[in-house]
Amino acid sequence: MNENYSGLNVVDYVILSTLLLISASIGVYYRFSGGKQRTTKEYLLADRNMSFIPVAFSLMASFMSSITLLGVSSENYIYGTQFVVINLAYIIGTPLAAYFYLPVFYKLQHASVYKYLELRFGVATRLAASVAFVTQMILYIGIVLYAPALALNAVTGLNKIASIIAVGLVCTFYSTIGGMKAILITDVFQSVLMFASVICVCVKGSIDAGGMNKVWEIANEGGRIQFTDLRLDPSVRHTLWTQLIGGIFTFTSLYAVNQTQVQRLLTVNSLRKAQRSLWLNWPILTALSLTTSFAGISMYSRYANCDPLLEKHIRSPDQLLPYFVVDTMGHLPGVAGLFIAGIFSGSLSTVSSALNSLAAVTVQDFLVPCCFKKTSDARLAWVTQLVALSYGGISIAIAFVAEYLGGVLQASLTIFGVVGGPLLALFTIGMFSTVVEQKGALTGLIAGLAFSLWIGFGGPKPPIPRLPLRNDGCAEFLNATIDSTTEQYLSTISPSALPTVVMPADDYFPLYRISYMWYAPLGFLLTILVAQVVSRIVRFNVERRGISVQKINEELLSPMFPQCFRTSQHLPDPNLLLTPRCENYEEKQSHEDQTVSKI
Ligand SMILES: O=C(O)CCCC[C@@H]1SC[C@@H]2NC(=O)N[C@@H]21
Repeated sequence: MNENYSGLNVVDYVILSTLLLISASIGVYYRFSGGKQRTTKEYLLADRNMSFIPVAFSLMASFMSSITLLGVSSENYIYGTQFVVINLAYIIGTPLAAYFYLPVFYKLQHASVYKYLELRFGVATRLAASVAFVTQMILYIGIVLYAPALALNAVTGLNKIASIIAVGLVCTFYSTIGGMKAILITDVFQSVLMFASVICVCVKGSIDAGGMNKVWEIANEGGRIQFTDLRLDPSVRHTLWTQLIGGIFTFTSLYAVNQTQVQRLLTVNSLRKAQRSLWLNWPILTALSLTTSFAGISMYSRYANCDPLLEKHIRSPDQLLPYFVVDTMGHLPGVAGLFIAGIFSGSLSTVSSALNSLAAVTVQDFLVPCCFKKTSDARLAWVTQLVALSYGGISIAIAFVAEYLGGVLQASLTIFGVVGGPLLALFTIGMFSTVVEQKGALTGLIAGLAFSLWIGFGGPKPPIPRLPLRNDGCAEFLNATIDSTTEQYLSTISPSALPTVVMPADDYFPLYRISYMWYAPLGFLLTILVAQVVSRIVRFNVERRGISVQKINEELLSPMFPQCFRTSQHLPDPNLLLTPRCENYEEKQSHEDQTVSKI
């Protein structure tokens, strides 16, 4: 540890306060400009007149948080670069989201994606899916708030409780008062800070190592450079297959059918612009992911012979990035502050987006149907803000109980996979099957969720084999004398948190050995299988009794679902109300103004 580093100083705190102040001010600005957040259309969908560029940034920032910055850098350091291949899956997933799923939601134009499920599979399925989404997002934002607070506290001394409360309160404040417009604009500004903080690490790491080539060379010598592990063994944590196949399911569940992202895509006024946002999201997301991965191997190039985990200077891999910053740049005034601002930005952008989408789902799926059917839109906008505020409080509370996490990256991808796989399956069978009906869909969802929750959170799980770490070069590398301030930070450090094998891998229950990257595909497949089987049984019984089969509105099917697979019985159902086909918001504005309760 840098012996000149004596904790955060005034400049660092000024930089951090500036970030929080600017974010809060953007919220205040949107509170008092435009329509002043008096309608649900403005509050949840930014009046549907956003440009596709901030939406693209926001798509990236909503699911790339401090977890990516801390977790992806340490992933590359500890396990190597195989993880990076997931970004290739994301480019395959982009057209799937843009052309297979998005057109259906775009036609529907409802603030909650789960309205689709009600139209296709009934109210019970809609509610079950909404509950799964709310649970998934609350757990996720708990990690997003807690993880950076823990890592930064251990390394920089930043107060854990203060950072959870500061980030939690500020994003609750600006998302509650400024609505979707404030969230989209702050996301752009916060994305820039996220880039700035990892670029600093890459530049410093490369300069110290003697160039980017040297970083690569050292990482290669340490066995960190690996992109094509072709093993088919499903228990291997990251292979080309887990990253490509698992990555496609993860991306599609997040970007094609997740409320947070679909809601963003509805803030532009045409389907074409929404598709453009999705395409632009990919290079932004990949650039941040690759830069963060390179930051990971840059750190490795510094500690290849003297690892701070082995030396017990830090106790978890997620602390590597802040440790590197403090160690190499801690003496430069403001650098730690700028870095923490980048990490906080990752949390602010994700939590604010999540709060708004949770409010949308809660109001549209639960409160409107039960208690606010006849409420005016202005009042509903007010209720939605109260709900967003409440979720802010809940997320801060969850952050305090998110003690047991494991690696933050794997923890959040596990949550995404376990809930996202079955939810993606539900939308997929809705849009690409004319066979599945209500009972089958609901049973499939419950079975898929139960199965993936079981394999995802059941245990014991075998320890994860990691690449070798070395500390034989510490004598010449580190000053063994730790000054008193540093000692204060290290006093809580326990023995290495890295896993040790407690029993042979084969002795673990086979399903618990499966790589977490397979949870989404497995949950997806099981949901579809159960839904198909149950629906066919139901259908058989119904037809046997001479009752006609329920018809499906063609507008609920994906435009990419080939006509030849649509059976002739499934003709448009005039009883199901959908907004008219429209590419342009203006064309349908008058219609929507009359259907206040739909958004
Ligand atoms: O950052 C988060 O809040 C959650 C983790 C998201 C990880 C995904 S994996 C593909 C993409 N590339 C990254 O580097 N991170 C995201």
